[in-house]
Amino acid sequence: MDRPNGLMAGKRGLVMGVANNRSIAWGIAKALADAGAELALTYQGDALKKRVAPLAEELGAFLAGHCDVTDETTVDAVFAEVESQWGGLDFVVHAIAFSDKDELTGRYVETSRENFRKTMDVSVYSLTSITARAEKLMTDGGSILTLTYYGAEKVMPHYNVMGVAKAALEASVRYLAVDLGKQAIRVNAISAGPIKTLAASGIGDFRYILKWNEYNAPLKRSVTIDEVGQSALYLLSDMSRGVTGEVHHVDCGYHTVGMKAVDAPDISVVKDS
Ligand SMILES: NC(=O)c1ccc[n+]([C@@H]2O[C@H](COP(=O)([O-])OP(=O)(O)OC[C@H]3O[C@@H](n4cnc5c(N)ncnc54)[C@H](O)[C@@H]3O)[C@@H](O)[C@H]2O)c1
Repeated sequence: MDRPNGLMAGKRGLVMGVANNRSIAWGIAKALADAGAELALTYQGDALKKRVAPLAEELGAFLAGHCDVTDETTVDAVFAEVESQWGGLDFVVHAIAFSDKDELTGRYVETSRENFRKTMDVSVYSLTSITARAEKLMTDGGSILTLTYYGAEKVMPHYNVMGVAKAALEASVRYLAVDLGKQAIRVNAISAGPIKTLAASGIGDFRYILKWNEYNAPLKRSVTIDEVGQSALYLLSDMSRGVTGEVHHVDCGYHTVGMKAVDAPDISVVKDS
């Protein structure tokens, strides 16, 4: 594959959260590989391995194994594999979240204890558990990046417990940035605008949310996984070496807007087909 700018030449990193070629993690992995990084990818279970293996091959990446973040033995195995292949690590992408889709609709107040725990475990604690392992391999500094959403800051329809989880994730970014700063390990987040992915399809009325963003974001469109990938490249490379604890919005500017644009049409909920 062509390596146009070599910004990441000599850097090795683990990308966690590719499910298919629509995943945000895939957009990030492509941008990193294009910039000359060596990559390792994880997958969640055999069903996704079938999709992730050819994608890894496309980028010349190796598969670091199955990872279910609720099973710490799988997380340990992935980091052991990375250590045995590379001996060290320069960056990690954490693009992992989960909540029961039955609770990503209707009222937040009806969130069950079980799904609250599961959502927090998979979508929030996993960043801390992965960072703790990455720290040991980042002997020469490093950069860790996670993915969040504006629903952490403002109430979004149906985002519910995932919004609460993303708020906790963004707070984790700040605490981890302080813990790891002395070792020149940086921890940041990209707050991406809505993108149609497997995870997003679980959110109620997602097409409506996407349309609303397209009509009302300053750039009058929604963001792509390739654009998130380019911004991730900045945060994972030495270009951002003075940046940590940051939540960077890559959302076509939607977070700056206070109300519906006067020229945006009034739209009603469009049901997913
Ligand atoms: N799509 C959007 O609109 C959007 C916007 C902002 C932020 N995000 C965030 O981006 C990240 C990536 O999501 P995506 O939209 O690319 O969807 P996706 O479905 O492509 O990726 C989600 C990934 O999470 C992984 N995952 C879920 N539970 C896991 C577990 N227990 N152990 C290990 N991995 C697990 C899945 O295997 C999958 O690879 C998520 O954190 C999501 O919240 C998405």
